[in-house]
Amino acid sequence: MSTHYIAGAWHAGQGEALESLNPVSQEAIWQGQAASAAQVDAAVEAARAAFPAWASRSLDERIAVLEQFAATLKGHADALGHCIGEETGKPLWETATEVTSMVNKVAISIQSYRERTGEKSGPLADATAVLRHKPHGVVAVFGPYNFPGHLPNGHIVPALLAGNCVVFKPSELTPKVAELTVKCWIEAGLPAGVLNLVQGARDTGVALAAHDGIDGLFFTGSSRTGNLLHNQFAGRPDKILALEMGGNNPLVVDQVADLNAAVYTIIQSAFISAGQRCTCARRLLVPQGAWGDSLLERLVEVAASIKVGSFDAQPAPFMGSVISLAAAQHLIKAQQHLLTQGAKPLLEMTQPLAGAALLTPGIIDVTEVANRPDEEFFGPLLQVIRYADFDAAIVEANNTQYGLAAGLLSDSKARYEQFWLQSRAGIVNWNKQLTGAASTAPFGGVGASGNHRASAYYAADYCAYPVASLESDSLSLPATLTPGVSL
Ligand SMILES: NC(=O)C1=CN([C@@H]2O[C@H](COP(=O)(O)OP(=O)(O)OC[C@H]3O[C@@H](n4cnc5c(N)ncnc54)[C@H](O)[C@@H]3O)[C@@H](O)[C@H]2O)C=CC1
Ligand SMILES: O=C(O)CCC(=O)N[C@@H](CCC(=O)O)C(=O)O
Repeated sequence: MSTHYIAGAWHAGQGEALESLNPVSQEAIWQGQAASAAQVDAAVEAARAAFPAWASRSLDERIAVLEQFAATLKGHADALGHCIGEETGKPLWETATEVTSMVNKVAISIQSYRERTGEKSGPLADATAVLRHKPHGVVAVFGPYNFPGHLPNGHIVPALLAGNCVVFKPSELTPKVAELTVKCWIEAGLPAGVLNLVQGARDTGVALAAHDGIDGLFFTGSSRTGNLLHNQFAGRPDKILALEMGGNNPLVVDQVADLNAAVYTIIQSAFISAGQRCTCARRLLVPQGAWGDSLLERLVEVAASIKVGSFDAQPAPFMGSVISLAAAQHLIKAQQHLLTQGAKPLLEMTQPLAGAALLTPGIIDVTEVANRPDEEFFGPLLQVIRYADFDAAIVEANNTQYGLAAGLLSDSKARYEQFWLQSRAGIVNWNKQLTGAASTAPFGGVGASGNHRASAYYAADYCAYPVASLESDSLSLPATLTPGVSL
């Protein structure tokens, strides 16, 4: 099967066998072979060869191709939404929003490119100072499985717009979505070699990341892999590395008037996408005492009624499956481990259908667990921590190596101001769910969540480098020569 798109043609893989499964039915929905190291070489070479022509096209010409891509995506929205659903397990109502985000990314990236990397000039005494931007060259894009369309697209669109050529290695768990996306680019008229697709797992990733022919790597994925890449890029200041990684995100609940609104916001924060968003609330900080008890009681009641099902089930579920049986089993094990360490099950996460990667929402109280692991459990498992006072809640919220998202539900503006000032995260929300960040804002974390190269609206910044020029259309002597020089 021809599954790699290199230099404008589809090729069969020469590496190990690869397949992706519907996580609920376990049916194979895509099969192929990974790209070999030689095919990764060919993809980088193709991108290198295409770069001069693509970079020298005018911005308007590149924009025209991108806008055609957005139109093509719209035309294939149903097929793409279906493909995301069957490959990731996400319900169709949610995959439709992912496709919309992909379409919208084009206009937002154009606006951001103009604003953040546009051209500026100002007069000097005898010259003009001009600021322009240039693309890096060939960049590798690594995608995660949780948003297999939208998140790689968030690197690819601004990278191409700036004039880079791309080698895209999607998650090995979502090759079909990547293939369909690349087909949309081809249909939109992207020239051969400008975007190349190499499918594969770790070995393909290692070969691409270590390739001397790339000028940069844009990564969205786990902190573990991001750290490996950061070590690998140490001592290579010539290559740009943008890392968007996970979090162990706190959501602090203060005593609020509208208990149901708090419960709804917690559910949207913790369980949307079956907990597989990097912005999901992992730790829920709840005040000790009767009000906190009643919040948890209501939360458990509502969470227990959440509909979980296959991506295309009717009526639509709120939560689909997690990405794979292995992921489901890892999450169940993590919950068991916390329970053996003294966590109390408020609502135990279960696997309702043997052999399917469906999980029900889990809520466990880990207040009494000594040495709580500061780990991201990427699924529908919410850990509750009870706090004595607001200062203690903020200390607990910051008690993590990560720093992606932090939220506060509170009727007090003064408390939000304190929370905003003292919390350490790239996203800090007040009375809003932690998930669903806007593409019109920068998106990135501090600590172990990123390397200070925010994506989304600020992706333009890592897709091009600034060139400052002093320019004059004729060469002339200055009115006054410097001392010690005579002509
Ligand atoms: N901050 C952000 O913007 C986001 C972060 N994430 C994070 O992504 C994770 C889930 O995605 P996953 O696909 O599991 O991440 P992952 O780290 O397992 O994989 C990401 C990509 O890296 C590749 N890869 C894996 N090992 C590699 C190696 N040694 N060398 C080179 N490439 C390698 C994979 O094949 C894949 O293409 C979660 O931790 C989540 O928090 C997900 C979405 C957004
Ligand atoms: O990248 C963007 O355009 C905006 C950021 C975004 O879409 N964030 C989503 C995805 C979170 C994840 O990556 O898992 C969100 O905050 O829900």
